[in-house]
Amino acid sequence: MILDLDIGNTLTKWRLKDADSSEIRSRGAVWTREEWRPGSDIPDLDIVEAVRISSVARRAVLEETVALLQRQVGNVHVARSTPEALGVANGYEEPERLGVDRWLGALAGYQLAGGCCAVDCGSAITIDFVLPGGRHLGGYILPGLRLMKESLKLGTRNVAIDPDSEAEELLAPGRRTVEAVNHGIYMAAVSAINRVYAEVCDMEGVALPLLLTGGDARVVSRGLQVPHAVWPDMVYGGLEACFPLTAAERAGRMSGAPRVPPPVSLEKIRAGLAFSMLL
Ligand SMILES: Nc1ncnc2c1ncn2[C@@H]1O[C@H](COP(=O)(O)OP(=O)(O)OP(=O)(O)O)[C@@H](O)[C@H]1O
Ligand SMILES: CC(C)(CO)[C@@H](O)C(=O)NCCC(=O)O
Ligand SMILES: [K+]
Repeated sequence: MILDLDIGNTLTKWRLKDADSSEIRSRGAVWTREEWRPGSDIPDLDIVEAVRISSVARRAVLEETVALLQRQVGNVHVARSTPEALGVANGYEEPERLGVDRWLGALAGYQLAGGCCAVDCGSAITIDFVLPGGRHLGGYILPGLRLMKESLKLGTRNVAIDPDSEAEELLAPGRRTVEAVNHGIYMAAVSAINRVYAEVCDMEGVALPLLLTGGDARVVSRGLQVPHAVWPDMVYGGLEACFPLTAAERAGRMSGAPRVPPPVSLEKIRAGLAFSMLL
């Protein structure tokens, strides 16, 4: 089995992938911490032959995790943001400072769709751009839905946005505090993504495929007007592309990669942008 770890600031996601069949056997999420208990927090390491890690947590967390895993599994791969990988040129002035989850998402998106706009709706919402040809432009970081909510001290922090709500509902004016807050932050996230996507496509003169991942991807997806695909395993896809271990991975296939709908034309994107500026 291959253990893939996506260590975030708050949550650590893991999945077990069968090295022979390339099937995902199980997955889970636990709070990020310095000490893991294999067998309860993460799977029993006896069945694991290789580990791949993306981590944006504090350095100590990664060091402890790698030390623990290396004692029991020889084969541990830790992803890093680099100036160049898999045909993509990192757009950061200091490439190693780009969050590795963003870098892996951008690599996976590029591998799947050529140029892309890769959006991660997690604790933070990150929006990254890669042009056809592989130039990563950099991106945007804004607070995620939960963080936005927690920063408002209105006694509403424990009432989360129902991930099954319809977008029309979430975009309507709220008539109670909790509704006003939930609809406000939803509007903030969705309109920022719509606007940034249109602005950058306009600026660069190219309509890019749009990909979404992260804990809030599904609900955010419902509010986006432009064609896009949700890919829950996008960061894992970057790990597969950087450290291919199975036959399918070596052939360039990433687990759970969605069918990417063709983007609308640049003319339509520009018309939408011009319209929103008139308002
Ligand atoms: N059990 C949960 N705990 C916390 N957030 C959750 C949970 N389930 C869904 N979410 C939603 O997912 C979002 C976090 O998404 P995700 O798990 O992708 O975070 P992340 O960006 O990987 O976190 P990290 O900061 O740990 O990297 C939150 O805004 C929240 O609305
Ligand atoms: C923005 C987050 C927290 C999103 O997980 C992560 O990618 C990160 O810590 N990045 C480092 C800062 C940067 O990407 O510029
Ligand atoms: K993340």
